[in-house]
Amino acid sequence: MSIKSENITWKIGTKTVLEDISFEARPGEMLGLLGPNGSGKTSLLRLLAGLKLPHSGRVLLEDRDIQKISRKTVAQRVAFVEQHATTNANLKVEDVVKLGRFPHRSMFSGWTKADEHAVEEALERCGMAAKRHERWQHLSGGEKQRAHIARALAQSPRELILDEPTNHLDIQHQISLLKLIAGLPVTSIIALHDLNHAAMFCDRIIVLEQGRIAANGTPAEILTEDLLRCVFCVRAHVCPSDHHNGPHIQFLT
Ligand SMILES: Nc1ncnc2c1ncn2[C@@H]1O[C@H](COP(=O)(O)OP(=O)(O)OP(=O)(O)O)[C@@H](O)[C@H]1O
Repeated sequence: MSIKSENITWKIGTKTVLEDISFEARPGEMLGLLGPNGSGKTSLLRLLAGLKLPHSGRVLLEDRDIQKISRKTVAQRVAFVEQHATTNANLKVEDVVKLGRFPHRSMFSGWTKADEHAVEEALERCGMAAKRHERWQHLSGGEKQRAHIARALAQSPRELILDEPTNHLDIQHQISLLKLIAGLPVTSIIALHDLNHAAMFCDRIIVLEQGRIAANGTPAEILTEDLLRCVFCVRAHVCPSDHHNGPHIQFLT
């Protein structure tokens, strides 16, 4: 087990946003989190990253309650890229990516070769090496998104949590990002809206509906015509893909 959600319930005021959520992300797998708008994906990811406290239940990181682990230790292994991540200061791209090394440094340690290597690799992997000296404010939305993901990779995480990371990206960068994440030796939990992308890249999928888990399984088990109709309110034809192991969804009018 890598990250586990154990009977999590989370409320805002009297509204129950997440109810009795239990699942586990296995080491090394890419776990897709799907669900209609407002179903609770972002809320769940923030709880998994330890940024919010559940009203009941708990998040376990390798069998330990995340709330009982120091923030620094959590930050050394869990990286979270939020949906609307921003960087206010007018930093250069490489300075933003270097921030990912912060949890690994102490007051006394200088900038090490390991830090340099992690930053270089992250910039390369996200296709941002050529933009390393650009000012943050001068980047396009998609480039900012890739720089944030590079910062998360520079953190050398074992668990990578991403909230709709393909927003703002053109199709080439959407595919290359998902391919990159699928190939990383990390456990990833990734909220996505594109169901065909989830089918192509995710090892398993969890579907949220009104704050509850509606389905949990492999893409082929989960992405059925019935589920698409009942949870997403769309008609679709689903068949095995000729090009990958998952299903292919064709939406019908
Ligand atoms: N700070 C808040 N105050 C009030 N309601 C909130 C707050 N944050 C989330 N909610 C509500 O909780 C529910 C779940 O929101 P959440 O953002 O987790 O959904 P989501 O599945 O990520 O949605 P989307 O696909 O639109 O990004 C929604 O009904 C939302 O209105």
